[in-house]
Amino acid sequence: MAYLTLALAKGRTLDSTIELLENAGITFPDLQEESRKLIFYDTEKQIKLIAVKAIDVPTYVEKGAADIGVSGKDNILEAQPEVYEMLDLKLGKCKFAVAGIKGDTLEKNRKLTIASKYPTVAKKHFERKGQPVETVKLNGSVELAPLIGLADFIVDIVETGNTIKENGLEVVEDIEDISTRLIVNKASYATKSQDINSFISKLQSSLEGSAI
Ligand SMILES: Nc1ncnc2c1ncn2[C@@H]1O[C@H](COP(=O)(O)OP(=O)(O)OP(=O)(O)O)[C@@H](O)[C@H]1O
Ligand SMILES: O=P(O)(O)OC[C@H]1O[C@H](OP(=O)(O)OP(=O)(O)O)[C@H](O)[C@@H]1O
Repeated sequence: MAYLTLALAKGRTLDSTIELLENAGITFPDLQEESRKLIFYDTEKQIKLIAVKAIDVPTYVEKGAADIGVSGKDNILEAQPEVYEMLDLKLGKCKFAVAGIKGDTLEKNRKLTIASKYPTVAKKHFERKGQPVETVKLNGSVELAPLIGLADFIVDIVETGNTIKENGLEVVEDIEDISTRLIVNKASYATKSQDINSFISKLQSSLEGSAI
């Protein structure tokens, strides 16, 4: 069996994903959070782990640089990659929402400006409601935008709600729930389906085990 390459983000979902893999009998002995290494191996199970930025997981899997990836649904919805979404790992739970300054309402009679790290998600959400919008792409601290007049509202991830609350914002509508998903390169699934299916069933058992 050739090595399967797994793309994993070294961010907030790393620990819980590693725990899921370990419960599935997949371990990367030298993977420590503080390590600057980017490639790790489970030589027994013949899996190579590449440590990437969360936002890039869909790219690595779509381009075939990784056979499998663990990615937040947010980054999948934004990138719209040509991949198979095989499993909901039920980690990193949060939601996409529209938020604005407390008391502001989503006016219909003018073109709103929406700031987001996810402009494609934002555009699609408002287009579905028949309300095209202008978007401003930001890469973080998105909550600032309505406070300084850069945008009317934001589309962003909400987990606990603390960030919007501490900045005088409030959710005006939910968009959709987000969690971490297992995605697979389409060509890899055709050529390595036995190994990939074996990997997926190990994860499924690990998930069912954690559900108990
Ligand atoms: N509060 C949150 N903020 C951002 N992502 C969250 C949050 N809660 C859960 N997630 C999930 O965790 C995934 C990984 O987030 P992570 O923080 O590792 O990277 P990021 O915030 O997307 O980018 P960066 O590396 O710039 O921090 C996200 O894609 C999302 O699915
Ligand atoms: O509902 P909460 O629990 O407050 O979490 C939501 C916040 O977390 C994320 O920010 P992140 O920490 O990734 O920093 P960023 O703003 O630089 O993306 C997201 O962009 C929100 O700002």
